[in-house]
Amino acid sequence: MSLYHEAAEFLVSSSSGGGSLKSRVFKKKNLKSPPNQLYALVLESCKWSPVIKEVIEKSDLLKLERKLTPPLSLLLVHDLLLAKKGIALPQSHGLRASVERHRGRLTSELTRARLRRKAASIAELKEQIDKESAGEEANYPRWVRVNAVKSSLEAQLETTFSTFTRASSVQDVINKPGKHLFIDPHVPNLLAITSGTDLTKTEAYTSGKIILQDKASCFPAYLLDPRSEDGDLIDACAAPGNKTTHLAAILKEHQPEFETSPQTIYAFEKDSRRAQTLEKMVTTAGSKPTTRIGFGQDFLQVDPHAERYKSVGALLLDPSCSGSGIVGRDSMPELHLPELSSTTEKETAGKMSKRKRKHVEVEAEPLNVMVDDDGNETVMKSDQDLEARLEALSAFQLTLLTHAFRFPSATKITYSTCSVHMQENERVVMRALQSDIAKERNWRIMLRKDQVTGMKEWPVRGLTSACGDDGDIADACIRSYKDDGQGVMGFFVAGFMRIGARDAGSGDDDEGPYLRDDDGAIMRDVLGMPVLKSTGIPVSLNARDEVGSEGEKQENHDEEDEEDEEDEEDDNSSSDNSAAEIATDARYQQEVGVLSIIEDEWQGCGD
Ligand SMILES: C[S@@+](CC[C@H](N)C(=O)[O-])C[C@H]1O[C@@H](n2cnc3c(N)ncnc32)[C@H](O)[C@@H]1O
Repeated sequence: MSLYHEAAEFLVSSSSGGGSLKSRVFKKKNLKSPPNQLYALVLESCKWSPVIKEVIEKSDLLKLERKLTPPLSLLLVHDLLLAKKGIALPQSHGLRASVERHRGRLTSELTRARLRRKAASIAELKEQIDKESAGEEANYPRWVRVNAVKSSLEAQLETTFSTFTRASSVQDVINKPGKHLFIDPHVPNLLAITSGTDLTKTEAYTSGKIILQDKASCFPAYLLDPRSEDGDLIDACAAPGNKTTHLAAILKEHQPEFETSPQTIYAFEKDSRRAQTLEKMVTTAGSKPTTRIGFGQDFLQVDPHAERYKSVGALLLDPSCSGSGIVGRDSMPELHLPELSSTTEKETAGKMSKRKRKHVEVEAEPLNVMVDDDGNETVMKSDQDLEARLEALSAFQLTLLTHAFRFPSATKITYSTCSVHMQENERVVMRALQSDIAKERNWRIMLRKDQVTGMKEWPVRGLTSACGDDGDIADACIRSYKDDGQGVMGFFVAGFMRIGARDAGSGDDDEGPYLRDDDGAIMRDVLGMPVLKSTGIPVSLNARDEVGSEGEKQENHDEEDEEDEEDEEDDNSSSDNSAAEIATDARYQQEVGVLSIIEDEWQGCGD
């Protein structure tokens, strides 16, 4: 089957709803054409369909070429008139010939269609088309996090964004013509820039100085606020690594002047293929020295009491979820198919049913398909189906969260989803707080007053009704909705704290290397230096470069890494490698920008 026949199937089935085009193309088994090429062809043809429909109808192409169906004609004319390399079929191929022999007529009709739209050139027409077809993504800026491990906001404003005009609000960035930027008032080192700006080819992007990450997706690491006294960190569900690299950047910014024990971020990822992307991202972002990746490692199989994790003071938990908050998940421009005159329509329909049915068969689409953020599709035939799916996700999320509660030295946790369903959010929080392990270890919600400034000030909070009418817990929960005017994706995050807790049974060494007072706060001397448990004296005031060269330290850490990687390989020998195709994970693709072929279209949330 040719590229065009396969594309025609997707084109027609895309208009009948259910699942995103991206997940349908990349999940389809036994495709003959390269998925990237297929996806780009269907998406582009759909975007251009209002114009091409006019061109085909006015040139009478379907009357003159009775073998062509409307979807096939749309795809072929798109490639003839707009693709750089023209129609991707051999010159002698019948389909190609049936369109190419009308090149003159079709080209003149395209010029007329362009002039009717008052576009001076095809490039100008393309701009119009891109804007009209941007769907809900047109209402969002492109969020860019400056990676403090490799650069600074100031440096990026002077280089990558030097030609951007400062806007006074996110709404101005969205609405004003031209290239604008706005420095986010809540999350440090975050910028909103005009959407549609392709940064993927800039030096800053390719070298990891900037990371495309939705604002809401920056909340969990920022809320966790890891500091040197928190010891080691865990990112329990880490790929593709936006939050892991954000944690590393925050650690770098919080690094004290004086010498402290090096901190490690343990980043676990159950899916081995995604773990490889995680590694790439961590490497590009310059966070490799501080990060140890658990390739294919299920967080639930990690023993909280293992020696290696005894200094883990803070955990970030961002598990798989329904992905209902993702922007542009199902966005597919409206399809405009050329129409046949009524007599031709009947004839062609008859022919199609006999001859072409095997090519242009439209797959029966389920009523509604939920594509979660791991790319798994679940058919939803009723509200009960949706409720059952959410309940299953909620139970899995709760298990992960209560597992995180078990780490003996942990005093801070953030839990997040990109879902807007309370079942995956407030309900998980409430159940976690009521769990035996939470009570046993004195975990409580991180109240709004205890949160970092930007999160305290963020206006959109949890649902009181879903928190048993407890206003304080609802206020502690942080939410965002796609349509709340803040220009961010739908998201949820809550923090948990364990202050003043004593961990029965795990000895004195369960809360990191420093002495703590009765409230759990780290004890410091007059200069603010934390006092070490081991010596009873404050840590040394030696500047970092007086203690030994960074090179030496790095080398030691690397050796340790190698040993640990070997251990981890052993740990993971039984890991599950049968994960869904990376390319089918919508959120995942948005996060990493995997589809370089359609980078121009890439408007993902970057989460
Ligand atoms: C929502 S994504 C994480 C996104 C990531 N935090 C980021 O910001 O880039 C969830 C990830 O958790 C992984 N995952 C799911 N269950 C897991 C488990 N039990 N242990 C480790 N990873 C898990 C999934 O494979 C998926 O890659």
